[in-house]
Amino acid sequence: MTGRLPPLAMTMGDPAGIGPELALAAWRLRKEGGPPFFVLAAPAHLAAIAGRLGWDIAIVETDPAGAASAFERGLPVVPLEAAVAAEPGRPAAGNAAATLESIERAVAATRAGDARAVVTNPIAKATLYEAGFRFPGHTEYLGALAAAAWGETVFPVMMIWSEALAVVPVTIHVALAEAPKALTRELIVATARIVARDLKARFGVARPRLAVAGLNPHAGEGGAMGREEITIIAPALEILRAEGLDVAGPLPADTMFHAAARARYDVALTMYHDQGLIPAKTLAFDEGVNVTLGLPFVRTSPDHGTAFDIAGRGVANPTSLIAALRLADRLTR
Ligand SMILES: NC(=O)C1=CN([C@@H]2O[C@H](COP(=O)(O)OP(=O)(O)OC[C@H]3O[C@@H](n4cnc5c(N)ncnc54)[C@H](O)[C@@H]3O)[C@@H](O)[C@H]2O)C=CC1
Ligand SMILES: NCC(=O)COP(=O)(O)O
Repeated sequence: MTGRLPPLAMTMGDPAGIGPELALAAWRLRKEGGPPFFVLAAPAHLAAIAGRLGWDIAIVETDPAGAASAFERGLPVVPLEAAVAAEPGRPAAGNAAATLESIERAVAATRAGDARAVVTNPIAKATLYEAGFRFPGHTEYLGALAAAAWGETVFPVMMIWSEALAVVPVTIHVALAEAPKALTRELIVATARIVARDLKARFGVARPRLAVAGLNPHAGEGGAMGREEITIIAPALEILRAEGLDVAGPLPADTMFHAAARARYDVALTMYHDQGLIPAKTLAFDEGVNVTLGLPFVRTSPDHGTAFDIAGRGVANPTSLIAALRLADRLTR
């Protein structure tokens, strides 16, 4: 079945991070059932990383159309036009053009039908900002690329998914002090609609159960510890319930992630990034997958970042990247 489907398009991520060695490691572990993929990267850079680690891996330069047949011979690499000059653990803004080209071409390959889905390796946001990148992260950038390529309005939603827990941060890459200001009834409603739609359409959950966190301690304690639950979150949930969605909340965030609580919902919507990502990464750091909902294509990613502190040593755990490949495979069948 897999042989007849296009491969997955994997991005390079920050070339000074662990992305390149994880791509090599995922290929080495391909016999464990991972789907075929190609990497949009600099072949010489991947060959240098493989050599440094003493991994005997053929780097096969190819175009996306030739990647599936090349996969058994070696790691298929679609060369980038922008130059890459990277030393593991030393991020440089000079590699931003190649990092972004890799993402853009992965989306283009998916749009063209040469790839089934996009699997991204981690980028260092601060390094890209230094080079002038104006999107907070992949999630927002992929939304913009998709809107341009597909010619439709796109509302990208971040979900960190594992068998243990799925969480969606309603506000994403904003400073903690800005999150309450960014939180609106409309944002919660729009996010929940996308989550319910994609859990049904892509994950096959017939009637998704959404649990929505409050913002404040004890979900505001009736207004004594904050009023956003009363003025913003509860009214949003009323709108969603009137549309027939199964929505619980606003729930005190500190008691909604223990095992018995998790059994009562399919996904937790949290009001800010760390409210959801801390439990998600604590429960399943190695298996967690970052999935962007709301796109016209499937995008997955490991849940971790560039890990510059261990890059180039061959000790980075590829499990989350492999989980991202497997989930992209599952969601595109
Ligand atoms: N999807 C993406 O592109 C993401 C990118 N980032 C970026 O990554 C950069 C570094 O972020 P940090 O907060 O330091 O998080 P990080 O996930 O890169 O590292 C946190 C800790 O976990 C360890 N770690 C991470 N992945 C590992 C793996 N596969 N195997 C073994 N150990 C691993 C690291 O060595 C480090 O000690 C930031 O610039 C951030 O923007 C962070 C999260 C996601
Ligand atoms: N903490 C998750 C994260 O920052 C990933 O963001 P993105 O680059 O996938 O948008």
